[in-house]
Amino acid sequence: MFGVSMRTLISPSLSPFSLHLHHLPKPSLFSTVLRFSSAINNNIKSPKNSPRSAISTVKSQTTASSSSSPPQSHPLSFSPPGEIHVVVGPMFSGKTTTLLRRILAEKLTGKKIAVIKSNKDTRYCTESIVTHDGEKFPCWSLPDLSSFKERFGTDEYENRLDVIGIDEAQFFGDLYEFCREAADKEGKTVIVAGLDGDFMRRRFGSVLDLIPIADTVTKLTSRCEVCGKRASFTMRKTEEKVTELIGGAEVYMPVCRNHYVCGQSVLETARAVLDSSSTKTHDVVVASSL
Ligand SMILES: Nc1ncnc2c1ncn2[C@@H]1O[C@H](COP(=O)(O)OP(=O)(O)O)[C@@H](O)[C@H]1O
Ligand SMILES: Cc1cn([C@H]2C[C@H](O)[C@@H](COP(=O)(O)O)O2)c(=O)[nH]c1=O
Ligand SMILES: [Zn+2]
Repeated sequence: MFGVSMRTLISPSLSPFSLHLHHLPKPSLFSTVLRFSSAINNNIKSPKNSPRSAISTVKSQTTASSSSSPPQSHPLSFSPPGEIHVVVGPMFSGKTTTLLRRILAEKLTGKKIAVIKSNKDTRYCTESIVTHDGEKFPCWSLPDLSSFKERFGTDEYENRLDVIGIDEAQFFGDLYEFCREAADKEGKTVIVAGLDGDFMRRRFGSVLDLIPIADTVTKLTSRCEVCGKRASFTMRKTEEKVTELIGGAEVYMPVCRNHYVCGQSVLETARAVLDSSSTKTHDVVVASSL
């Protein structure tokens, strides 16, 4: 990764709860529900006959019975909060390298981690995520994310897994649902790396849909292969027009805005010339066959 610039578009901020509650003149349904929920979670001791003591009782009954049967989740209790961190950028901007660094940092703090990549990407190795510099880390290579929990082991997933890394996120159709469920309901930290845009600078898969539900969003840049300036876009060097086309430096290159725009017009002109010359050739062939 070189010349990488990180721009955090959304940074962790104050809890919206504290902001909203501050302005509420009298207890609202929202603040009441919030108090109930935090009482459940914290098992706060309150005076008898208050709503809190009733909730404490519910909690302690649940806890008491948990020695013989699995704990029942209370309808108002929140799961431990998870997080979603999104890392985007053009090809060769260091997305996989960043994902790897963050995953290893989490592992060093004792967290249980797992990395998933799309099985569509068969470039270097199917069993590992591999950076363009050759760094590797073992991963689950899957067709979709919904099958992960079962493959990983439901008990292991629910009770022991802390952090999930997802590489080549643009290829997963169920990305949004998986990340929302994992962070909101299952308390997982999800680190997502993927292309924000394709070679035409169109949104790619559902990576951008994660922004409203993400805690942080980082856009990385590479270096323009033509002029060496900061590169935010990926240019396809070949004629193929399909959105999904697996490849590396033989097919794609990182470019700056200027060279993306120039390159597109150069490519369009070249295609127009090729098209017209093939039409002429075709005309000649037809004419000569008459
Ligand atoms: N053609 C290239 N242009 C730019 N960087 C390249 C190229 N080929 C290899 N690299 C290397 O790729 C590294 C980034 O790799 P990686 O983390 O896999 O990026 P990404 O996942 O964003 O594609 C850069 O630090 C650079 O050393
Ligand atoms: C721009 C673009 C890329 N792809 C493919 C090419 C690669 O296989 C991956 C991106 O890998 P990286 O880790 O970001 O280097 O996506 C594609 O299918 N379509 C595109 O437009
Ligand atoms: Zn350039």
